Amino acid sequence: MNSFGEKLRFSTFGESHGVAIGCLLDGVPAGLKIDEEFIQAELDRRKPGKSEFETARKEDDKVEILSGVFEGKSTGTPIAMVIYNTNQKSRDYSNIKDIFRPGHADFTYFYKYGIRDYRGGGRSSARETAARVAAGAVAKIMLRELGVEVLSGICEVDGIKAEKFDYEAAKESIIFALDAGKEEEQKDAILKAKNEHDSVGGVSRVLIKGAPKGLGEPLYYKLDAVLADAMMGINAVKAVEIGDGVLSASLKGSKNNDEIRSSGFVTNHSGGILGGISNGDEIVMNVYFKPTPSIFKEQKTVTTANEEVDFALKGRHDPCVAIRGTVVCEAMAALVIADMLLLNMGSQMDRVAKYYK
Ligand SMILES: Cc1cc2nc3c(=O)[nH]c(=O)nc-3n(C[C@H](O)[C@H](O)[C@H](O)COP(=O)(O)O)c2cc1C
Ligand SMILES: C=C(O[C@@H]1CC(C(=O)O)=C[C@@H](OP(=O)(O)O)[C@H]1O)C(=O)O
Repeated sequence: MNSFGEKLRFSTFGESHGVAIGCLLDGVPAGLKIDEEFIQAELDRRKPGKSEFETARKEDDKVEILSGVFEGKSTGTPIAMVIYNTNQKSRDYSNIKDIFRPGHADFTYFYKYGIRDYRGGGRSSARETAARVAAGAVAKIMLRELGVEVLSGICEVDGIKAEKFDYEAAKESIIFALDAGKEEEQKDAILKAKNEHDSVGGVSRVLIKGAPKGLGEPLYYKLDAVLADAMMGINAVKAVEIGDGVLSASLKGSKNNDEIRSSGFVTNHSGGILGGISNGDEIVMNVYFKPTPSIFKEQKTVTTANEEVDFALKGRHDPCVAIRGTVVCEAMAALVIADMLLLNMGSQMDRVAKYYK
């Protein structure tokens, strides 16, 4: 399967160490004003090499729109976008040409395809997620017209949890803009792991504001199932919680139920979804990222010939992938919600907009 979505279908192409990466987004209604600066700004939030908390690989991630937009508006035809790689030649992969990095996809890609692309992570590298962010930015533009907003921020790093969460601040600086009290501890944990040639995991909290009631199919295209699929499809994501998620299994029904008043739900343990359908409340998810697999400590592994070796990796790697991964979560969530809106309401922007008046 090479595309995602029912009405708003998208797929991506390219490799981290090839010429370019990009996406093809089909199903965008005609007449949508495409704000190219916004698409670039979204890519800038995710691009690598901005700080000591990220990989040292420097890429500008300048996006070029190849089709589907005329005089600033979508034409209703497929939107193709390309981002050229400029810093793809990593010498540091030469020493792992025939070696599988523990925790990365080298092992499984080799046994599935029988090919070891020695240039680097290739298609399994999260560089591909830049193309998702470009597609997600168009979805966000569509959602903006309909009063829906997708926000996120990092709520946990290396087990250190933020106690309060400020999405508006997180918009400006997705990293640690959540809890002044915990911010320094979280930053220190990343830098400490980095100095020790190790890595840490983290959790992104995603908020979807303004989604109407009724999104999601009751049985086989449930909103929570599709969101979970979209999040789990992001590199290094190992779990997704909707609303209270795991915690709800240990709550009594009387604590877990969201009581209903004429003005709406009193609480939001459900995370805005009941029976696979949005209930009009905020949609809330926690997305759990594992620690970066590529670390510089000595590790045990095998070669493509299954010989045991000890090796220490070099290269340019994120010490905590959740930091940039949170932008990818937003993009994927925006694509799902935009798809669900189109699925429920038809394909023309004006019809979609009128429905919610
Ligand atoms: C934004 C982002 C950046 C990432 N950066 C790196 C990295 O620098 N080095 C690395 O080994 N893995 C990185 N990863 C994770 C790997 O791509 C991922 O772990 C790998 O493809 C194996 O897939 P899995 O962890 O989903 O099983 C990153 C993930 C994301 C979302
Ligand atoms: C280049 C990016 O991130 C990369 C994601 C990644 C991985 O294994 O996922 C490995 C590293 O790079 P490379 O592919 O050169 O080994 C990161 O720098 C990017 O996000 O644009």
